[in-house]
Amino acid sequence: MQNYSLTDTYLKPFDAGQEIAIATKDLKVFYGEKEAIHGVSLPFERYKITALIGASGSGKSTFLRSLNRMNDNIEGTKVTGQIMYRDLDINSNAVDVYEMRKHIGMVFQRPNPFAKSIYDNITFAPRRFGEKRKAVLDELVETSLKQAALWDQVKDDLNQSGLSLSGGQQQRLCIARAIAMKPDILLLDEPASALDPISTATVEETLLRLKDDYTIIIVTHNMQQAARISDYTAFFYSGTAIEYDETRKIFTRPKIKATEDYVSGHFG
Ligand SMILES: Nc1ncnc2c1ncn2[C@@H]1O[C@H](COP(=O)(O)OP(=O)(O)OP(=O)(O)O)[C@@H](O)[C@H]1O
Repeated sequence: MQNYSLTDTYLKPFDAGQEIAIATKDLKVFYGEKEAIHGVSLPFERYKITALIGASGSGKSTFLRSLNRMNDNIEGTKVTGQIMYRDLDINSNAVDVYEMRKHIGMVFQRPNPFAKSIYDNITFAPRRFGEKRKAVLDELVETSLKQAALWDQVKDDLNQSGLSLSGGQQQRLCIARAIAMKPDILLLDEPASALDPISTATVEETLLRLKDDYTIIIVTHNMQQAARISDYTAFFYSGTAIEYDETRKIFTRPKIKATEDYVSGHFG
């Protein structure tokens, strides 16, 4: 495989008028001695979908997981630099990570509903954070399932186990569970990679509708998916964000050779 320069980069500058939901500044992630992310500075515009693309091992998931401090759970991992969210550096030790994750939710690659009813999957976290009123919880279940485009299929039996749903429905349940906490930002790590094409299409439609209310950052290996649903794309190469631009530019006239080769299928 050809080696590309890590200094030959293009990161689209944002205008003063664009609202940034979250931004990293010189973010580095270390697994033990190994530096896996080399000082990435990226802003993410509010109410847009940004896709993170790049070959296996380029650091997309590591970067994504850092955004709501999921790497804290991996022993020996150190994250330096800043993650600015509402004028607060959420990478600081002073931040209450559980509170922060109410604002920045995550959906993983494999659908992972709890072995509980659909209703309990969605109300689990809100109840843990103290919400006990049945009417409020009922309303939350209905709106979250509607936003995740699952309500019509499950409304007649909310007591059935989340595990009894199809893979695509389970993933939409996980999205509903994440949005029940009313986060600002939704992080998704290859949410459709374990799904068939029809379920993938419904998840994509769901995400497109959700961006009216949420800022979405999604890791995907699927170039068509990135092109279909994202407004911006960041191309990762060897732990660095090499190019970051509007998706249509990344896919039609990227500025960097490594990006061009990757999106045209010449490497990775
Ligand atoms: N828990 C870990 N411990 C040690 N090294 C890790 C760990 N997780 C990831 N890495 C390393 O960090 C680098 C980036 O990995 P990461 O999983 O973020 O890449 P990726 O682009 O998301 O890959 P993929 O597309 O295969 O999921 C790789 O070299 C990987 O081996």
